[in-house]
Amino acid sequence: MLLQLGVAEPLLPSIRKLTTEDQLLQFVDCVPQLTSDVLMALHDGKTVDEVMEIVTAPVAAPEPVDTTDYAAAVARPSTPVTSDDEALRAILAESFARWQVFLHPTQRKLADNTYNGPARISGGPGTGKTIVALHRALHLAIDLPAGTTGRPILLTTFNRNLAADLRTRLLELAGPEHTARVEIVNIDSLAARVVSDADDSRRSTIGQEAEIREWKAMLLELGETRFSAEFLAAEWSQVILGQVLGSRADYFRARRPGRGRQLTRQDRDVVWQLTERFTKRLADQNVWTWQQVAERAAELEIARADRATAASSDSATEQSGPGTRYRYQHVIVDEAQDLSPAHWKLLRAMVAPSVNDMFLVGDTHQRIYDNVVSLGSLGVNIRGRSHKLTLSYRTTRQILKLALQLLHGESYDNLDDGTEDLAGYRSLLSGGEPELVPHVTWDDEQRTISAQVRAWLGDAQPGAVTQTGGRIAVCVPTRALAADVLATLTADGVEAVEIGSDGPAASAGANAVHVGTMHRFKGLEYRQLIIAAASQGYIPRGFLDRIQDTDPHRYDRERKKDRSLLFVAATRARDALVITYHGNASPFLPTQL
Ligand SMILES: Nc1ncnc2c1ncn2[C@@H]1O[C@H](COP(=O)(O)OP(=O)(O)OP(=O)(O)O)[C@@H](O)[C@H]1O
Repeated sequence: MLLQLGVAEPLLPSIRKLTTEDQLLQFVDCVPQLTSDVLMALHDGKTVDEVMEIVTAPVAAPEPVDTTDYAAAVARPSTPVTSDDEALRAILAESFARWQVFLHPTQRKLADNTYNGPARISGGPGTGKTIVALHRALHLAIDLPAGTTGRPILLTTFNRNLAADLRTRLLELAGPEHTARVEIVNIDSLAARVVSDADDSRRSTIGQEAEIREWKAMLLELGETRFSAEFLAAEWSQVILGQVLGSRADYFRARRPGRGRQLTRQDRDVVWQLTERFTKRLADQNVWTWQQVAERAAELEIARADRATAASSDSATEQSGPGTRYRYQHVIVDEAQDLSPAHWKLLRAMVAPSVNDMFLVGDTHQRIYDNVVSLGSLGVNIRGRSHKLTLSYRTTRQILKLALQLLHGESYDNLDDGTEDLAGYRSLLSGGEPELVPHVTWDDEQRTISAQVRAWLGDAQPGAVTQTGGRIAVCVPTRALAADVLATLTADGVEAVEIGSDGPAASAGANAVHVGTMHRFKGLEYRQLIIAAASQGYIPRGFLDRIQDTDPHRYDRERKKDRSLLFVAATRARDALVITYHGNASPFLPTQL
């Protein structure tokens, strides 16, 4: 059976000797790829028939193979035979364009499937979710009827630099003609565009920090101490705006999943009045929050969807212009774990419920914002259409093992009232062990960081940078620490740039070292990465200790976010990961690596 599945015959005696998972993992590092894929899929619990269908059949040569016909061999999906770890790593490292041609059969199937409604792909970091989303966009673009104009496919993600990156990669994969059919925009810009298309009001938007400051100022003025600014901001955004509750009566009836602290009817009355006052306060200053923009956009699109539904049952009005049609035919979402309920309402209203309407990829273990959602209750029904990717193409097994330890003891949702885990998550790449380096002071630590970066830069390795990100990066918990590291590296003669909200400066050289706070590392990848100041007091943030007793639910939530931030940071590293700290180590880190 193994031979029929494509396992290389000379390996059979060695395969018979494998009795543990560790042995298997070592073995698959140095065998032909098809043999490795077959063994891993069987180990995953797939049946022989399934392995034949999803692993072997897609790469099987239809005709008998002429082993001297090299031209034909080049045209076939390749099965590189590697003699050692280095060679395998070199293949994966140097040909990052490989994914453009050789999707894993599992990835290919998910990208090209026909789904009878919204579909969701989960999977640990580096399993190719973004790659699958890009192939999905191409697949749907190819399937559009000839002569289609405009941009009927939406590809959206959480932040601006990731949207820019998706655009670059889709162009490489799909070419300008197909890319022209795809709208690529981050979710908040999309919401802002919908609102500015419809409204004349030109309010400016404020971020979360400014919002909390406003709440604090208002509570101080009112002498109100029953609720904290943070509690009210979260209640407003997650419950009132999140569920688009339009009246006090709706709020009285609302479920408040995940909000912890119980609220009596009287409490709710107070909270409602405070949020009304707050909304007015912002309006008077001619500002609003991103959450309000998303909510307004959702309202506008829901009204448009209603017009579209009415128009489709009345063919006379169907001709009456773009405002009576759904905005998109297909919606694809990357980083789905971080979208808010209002975002989902907006997206749901932008596409008619139909075959292949929505395709979502994301990993709830990487959620670093507050948005816990239940997609079913927001009209996005993914039940029966959820699939998981388990093979990491980015991270070595050694890094992956450490990353999984960081999540120990926490549980995660599946975006839909159920739970999710990373069972089966694995990597075929093997490399050095991650390092954990203690220091007494931040100054000492910076010296280590600079020395490590210079050692890496001095390596004679081929200089390829990763496709999304760069070669070397230093990731820190706060902007002040980032400024320190930038100054130290620059003083030591290293070209270093900060990762801003649009990513690293475009003018930076290919070998520039990227420095940024952990939030900026979402979706990026680096060959060598340092996570610095992984100390108690930074990860999790020190102020959490103060709310542990007074607001235990918020404490748990914030701590979980910080844990995910560290997980996201650790899984950006491809070949090498060094974690440094001063004082006491973060409690999320294992005591020994
Ligand atoms: N089939 C493949 N063959 C080779 N490389 C691949 C393949 N699929 C993905 N990759 C590579 O693996 C890396 C991770 O892929 P991608 O960014 O899509 O993962 P992801 O699941 O979205 O990760 P994250 O959740 O951490 O953002 C990328 O460098 C990508 O090019």
